[in-house]
This record gives sequence, structure tokens and C-alpha cells, in this order.
Amino acid sequence: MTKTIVVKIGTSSLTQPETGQLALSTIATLAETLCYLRQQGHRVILVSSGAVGVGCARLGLTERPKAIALKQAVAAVGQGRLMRVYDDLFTTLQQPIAQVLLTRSDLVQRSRYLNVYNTFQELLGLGVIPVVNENDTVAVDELKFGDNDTLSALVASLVQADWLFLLTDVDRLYSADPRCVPDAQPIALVSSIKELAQLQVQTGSQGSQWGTGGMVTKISAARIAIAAGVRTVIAQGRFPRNIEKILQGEPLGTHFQPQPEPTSARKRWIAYGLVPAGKLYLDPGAIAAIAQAGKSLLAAGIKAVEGEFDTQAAVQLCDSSGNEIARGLVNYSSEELQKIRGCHSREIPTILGYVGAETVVHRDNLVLT
Ligand SMILES: Nc1ncnc2c1ncn2[C@@H]1O[C@H](COP(=O)(O)OP(=O)(O)O)[C@@H](O)[C@H]1O
Ligand SMILES: N[C@@H](CCC(=O)OP(=O)(O)O)C(=O)O
Repeated sequence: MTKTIVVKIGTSSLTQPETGQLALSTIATLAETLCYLRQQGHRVILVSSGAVGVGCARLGLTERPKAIALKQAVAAVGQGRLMRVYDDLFTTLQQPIAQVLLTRSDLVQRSRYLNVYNTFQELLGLGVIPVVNENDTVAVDELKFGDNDTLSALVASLVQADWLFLLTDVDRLYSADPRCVPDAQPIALVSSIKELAQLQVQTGSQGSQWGTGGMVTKISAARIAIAAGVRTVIAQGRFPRNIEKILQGEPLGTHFQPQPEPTSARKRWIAYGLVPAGKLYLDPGAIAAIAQAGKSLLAAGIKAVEGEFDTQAAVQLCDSSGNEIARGLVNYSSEELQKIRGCHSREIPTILGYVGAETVVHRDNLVLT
């Protein structure tokens, strides 16, 4: 049966750790594997990092640049080289590919989000393998995916993929970073988001020398993807053929089982496409109402408002410690919410001088995170 498969490969797998030069045999095997999947009739998307790493190698830089303008310039050098290599390999295998460079803002605006969706559908319908990366050269800090793990999960969610493979330089997720904790325990299966929280995996904050985000971003990417119904696997990038083995049922890597009832496409856009513009701190009663009873958020349950935003902005709904419980689109601006927070809905017309919505976030616009 045709499956939609998103494969993300990180810089640490695409380049030689010692020199930063391209790991050509890995990339060639990856190309062969993805072509094999296409021949099996699957729809395939590759999310490839490496623009900054390859750009550094091309320019003789020995460290990942920290200054934003330099990083953006280096990415512009590396992205072209990377695509050249991919196109040579895939063309040899008679497989057309496409370059898709995205920024966060492409997913924020609903019309652009739908446009990106349509473009992916057309490319996949044409039998093309889209090669996706963040458009590092133009991305601004406030509107960035920041790492390709998140980007790949958002792409997998957008196209409603069946599988997301996060290929990296370790063979799976461990209870702690195996580089620092030699007796860290391998984790084969994570069966729910709740189980993931209970496992209390230690990730450290750092990835490998050239990678961005380490395991933290892979775990949060897995969370986004499984909520969208996408089975996610963290696996070793040096052996791309393992993807075929995993699809045939071999127990390799760490599997994250998808949520049985995926969140709807619109709610996924609210939760992960939009960038939250503020925070609403809720009292325990409001948290129980939205999280357990599936109700809308009313002004009475809001204790504090953070940030400045207009009506219809996306905001985070948090407990008193600031832990996010849900996201939603607000029916009032931050200025209005400062006046009506803690009040009963029937008082709103008197306080604001007009009749507004009864709810602050309607349950149709609210998604638990
Ligand atoms: N709990 C953990 N299990 C496995 N690897 C971990 C863990 N915590 C941190 N890591 C580190 O994450 C690194 C992979 O992240 P990163 O360098 O960003 O890879 P990539 O370039 O593939 O995105 C591994 O090399 C490993 O040292
Ligand atoms: N967009 C950046 C990649 C950022 C990133 O997430 O890198 P990695 O952790 O290696 O997957 C690049 O192409 O260099």
C-alpha cells in the first residue's frame, strides 16, 4: 500500500565529523534507499539539513558560525552545493527532485500554509522527491523553525504522512546522552506522549559539533508528529538502508507510536503552524474545564495576561507556573483581556461597552498540547 514517508537527515550524518566534508557514501545510499521507496510506490519527502555545515566546509570554516548574518551567508553557499550533490545522485538514478525552502512565516498565514500543502501534493503526484530545508538565508530569528527536526515534523503533519524518520548519529533514543552516560539504556518504543513524559529522558542541551538542538528537538518533533498521527522513528543516519528494514518490521531505532485519534488539520495549524503571541495564565478550574471536559475558555478562568496581541492571535494557555496546556485563537485582544480577566461573561458588555464573544477561546479554536 502507498505510504507517505518523510525522512529527515541531520548534518551529523551528512558530513564527516572530523573534516566537515560531505559523507558521500551515506548520501549515495540515502538516495538509493529513497529511490527504492519510490519504486515501491511510496510518496517520499526528504528534509535535509547541511546547508550551514557544507557551506563551512566549502569556505574552510572550522566551526559553525554564531553570528546570524555569517550563518545566513554560509547557508547560501552550502544549500547550492548540497542540492548539486543530491541532483547528481538522484538524476543518475532517474529520480526527479525539487528544492523546497520554507520559513516559519510560510506556515503562519493560513493561505500560504494551504499553498505549501498544494505544492507538496502536486510534487508528490508528479513522482518527485521534494528536498526540504529551512530558508536559512532569509529566516529571521523571531520567525524560525530553528531546527529541521521541528520542520520535518511540521511537514509530516502538513502532508499527513504515515512515517517520519529522524536520521541522526546515534542508533536510537537512550535514557540519557550515550556520549556522556555510558550505561544509558536504549529505548525501543514510546507508546504515547504520556509515556514519553514518564520516561524522563535526559537530553543535555547540546547536539553534536555540527548539529542543532540535539535530542531535545527530536523528542519535541516526535511529539508534534505523533499528535498528527504520524509514526516516528529515530534511527542511525549512517545506514539509510535501515529505513527499508524498519518498514519491513525489523526492530531498529526508537519508535514513537502515533496517537490513535489525530488532531484535525486546522487544529494542528493552530497548535504548530502559528507562532504564539502571548500567554494566558489559567486557574485550576479553567484548566480542568478545557483539558478534561473539552470546554471553551471563559474570561472568569484567566488570572493573568502576558504579551500584546490582537483578536484572533494564537496564544499559549498555561498553568500558574507557565507550563503550556493548550493553544488557541483568542476572541479578544490583550488590552481587552486585561480588563475582563477573572470576570463573568455576562459582565463583559458593561466592562468593554459592547457585546463581544461569550468565550475567550472557543473550543473549536482550542487544542491541547
Ligand atoms: N537521550 C539521548 N539519547 C540519544 N542521543 C542523545 C541523547 N541526549 C543527547 N543526545 C545527543 O544528540 C545527538 C544528536 O543530535 P544532533 O547532533 O542535533 O543531530 P542531527 O545533526 O542528526 O540533528 C547525539 O549525537 C547524542 O550525543
Ligand atoms: N537549516 C540548517 C539545519 C539546521 C538543523 O536542524 O541541523 P541538524 O541538527 O543537523 O538537523 C542547515 O541546513 O544547516
